[in-house]
Amino acid sequence: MQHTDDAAFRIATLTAGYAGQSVLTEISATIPRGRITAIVGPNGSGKSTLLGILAGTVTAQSGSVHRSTTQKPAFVVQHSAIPAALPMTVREAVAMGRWAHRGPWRRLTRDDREIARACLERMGLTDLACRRLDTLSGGQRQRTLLAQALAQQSDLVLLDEPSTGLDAASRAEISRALAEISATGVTVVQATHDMAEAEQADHCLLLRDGRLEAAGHPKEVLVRA
Ligand SMILES: Nc1ncnc2c1ncn2[C@@H]1O[C@H](COP(=O)(O)OP(=O)(O)OP(=O)(O)O)[C@@H](O)[C@H]1O
Repeated sequence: MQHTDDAAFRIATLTAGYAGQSVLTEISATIPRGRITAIVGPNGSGKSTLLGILAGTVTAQSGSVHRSTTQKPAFVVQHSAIPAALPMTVREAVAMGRWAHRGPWRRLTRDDREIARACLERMGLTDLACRRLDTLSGGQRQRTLLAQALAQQSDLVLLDEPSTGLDAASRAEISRALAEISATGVTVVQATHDMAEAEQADHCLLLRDGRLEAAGHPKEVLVRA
């Protein structure tokens, strides 16, 4: 049965890329369910592309990807990818997480609003709820994106470099939040350049030039990074 599988993903000889050009080459890897996995590697090694495969936004050219999580993944893109002047409040941005369940044109229910409120609180954003995104610090914006992902209540959360550009205090907050999410049984996968963050993960994949160079416990993998 699917939900007894201890792997969230089983990837076998995956080759993938863009417009006929391969970025990932013959990757075989397992991503554990209900744990935190860090994807590390130099710039351009294919971390975001692999996240795209897990999110379903990039398609395999060959090989296979088997996913045992059942819900639409919550994907936290790099916060620098969010337009700075988006005319939206923190509360509205977090409530958008419920669109995965309602669609953007349907009214949110009382339950949706309560879930969004709880996620704001969980990420320490209640006092900032009425602030526009373009008035936030990088750390506050990243917490907002994470709260939006939490509001989706997915069993799979994917994050592209959530700590990049943040100070030590904000990085620690994001790290604590990911540990909390994972403790509730959610599978968390993050691409990261932050070796301290990767060390905290349960599992680690090291990419180099689109190939999987090492996989396993961060202590064993990161010495090769
Ligand atoms: N949408 C795209 N179309 C075409 N090529 C792309 C696209 N996205 C990424 N690439 C290319 O794929 C390769 C791997 O990029 P990817 O973003 O997956 O690496 P990364 O390890 O996440 O890099 P970084 O650490 O710089 O974010 C790069 O050569 C990049 O130029």
